Amino acid sequence: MSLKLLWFVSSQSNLGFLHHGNRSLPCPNLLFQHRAGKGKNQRWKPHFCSLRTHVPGSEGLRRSKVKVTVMSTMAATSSAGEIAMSSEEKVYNVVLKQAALVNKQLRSPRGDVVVPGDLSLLNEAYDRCGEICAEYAKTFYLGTLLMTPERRRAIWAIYVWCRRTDELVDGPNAPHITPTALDRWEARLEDLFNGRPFDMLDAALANTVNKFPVNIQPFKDMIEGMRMDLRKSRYKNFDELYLYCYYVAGTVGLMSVPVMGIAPESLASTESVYNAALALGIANQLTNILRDVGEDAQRGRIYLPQDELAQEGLSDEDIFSGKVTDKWRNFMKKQIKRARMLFHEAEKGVKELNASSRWPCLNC
Ligand SMILES: CC(C)=CCC/C(C)=C/CC/C(C)=C/CC/C(C)=C/[C@@H]1[C@@H](COP(=O)(O)OP(=O)(O)O)[C@]1(C)CC/C=C(\C)CC/C=C(\C)CCC=C(C)C
Repeated sequence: MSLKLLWFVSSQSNLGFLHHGNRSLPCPNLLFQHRAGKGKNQRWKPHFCSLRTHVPGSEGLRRSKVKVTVMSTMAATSSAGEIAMSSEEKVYNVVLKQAALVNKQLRSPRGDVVVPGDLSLLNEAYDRCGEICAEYAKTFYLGTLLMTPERRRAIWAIYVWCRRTDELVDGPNAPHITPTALDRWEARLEDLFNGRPFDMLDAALANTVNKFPVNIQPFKDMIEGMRMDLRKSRYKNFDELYLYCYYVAGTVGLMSVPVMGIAPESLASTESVYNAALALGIANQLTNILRDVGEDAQRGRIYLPQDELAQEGLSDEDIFSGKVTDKWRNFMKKQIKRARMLFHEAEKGVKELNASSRWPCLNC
């Protein structure tokens, strides 16, 4: 995996940029254990736990009892004694559900593929997805050529849906996008999952989700991430940022694994592979955030955890000024360590994938 996290901090005006890479550290939050403030009714508890979790539906397929390391360092307990889940725990629950679903569908596969319209139209739709993919992400596209034709087409269809979703809030029409428009996009997503695609690109994805055990949840969650982007421009702490990163990028990993497939010889649990996929998405998004600090600031957005900025004595004004100071360097070093740690987590999962699917991940 060419995951080198080199960072160059210019001594001039810009805040620096980086490439991603691998270096292992114990866990993202171990680096950042402080929470901004304790709510009146909340008690924060250290939560470095390892759970043994039974995943329903996974019996007899892969190891069903898996050791789950909850990456969150803290869980909140309200005065009523209810445990408030951290974002990492919430997301991990999605991972467990996904993994159980994949295992269930592997045991009882869906019926024959329903081809919407005629076959040549469907082929055309997939080809168009490939073209779009090649246009937006050349290296990644070349990597997909190493996959089996069926898998490659499916990944293209997923890529195109993700790209279109991202364009809604990041593309030329972004200023006109409202929560209602996102609701309509979500309704359209549900339609395609129910075999009623709106256009040819949706038809390719409809065919993909029929062939592979892909669940709608990560797709819906990505749209939720776009909603979050519309209403939020600051993240109080890493917990909030983690959820955002899951929505917009961790979801990509969860969508892709059912298509890429786990190697038949792999002894890893399905959950651990999904966890690695999640880590790759989140690591990529954190890297993008660190790379784009200046660009985001120009749009009035700061995706960095506010409590961690404050701990280094940095304010929004420092970010907007774009000056590289020792405080900034210290802050960035910690953020980079966290991203590296997640890349390291992801790396472990790549070798568990079907052999032909490994290379494209290295180009992510
Ligand atoms: C086989 C394979 C590699 C599949 C993934 C392909 C895929 C479906 C990509 C979709 C990417 C996309 C368009 C997402 C929309 C939201 C978005 C823009 C997220 C950011 C991507 C960075 O893209 P880029 O820098 O080009 O974006 P901008 O120019 O800044 O708009 C993200 C950072 C998310 C990317 C997420 C991944 C690369 C995660 C991929 C994880 C896997 C494929 C799982 C691998 C499995 C294991 C076990 C490790």
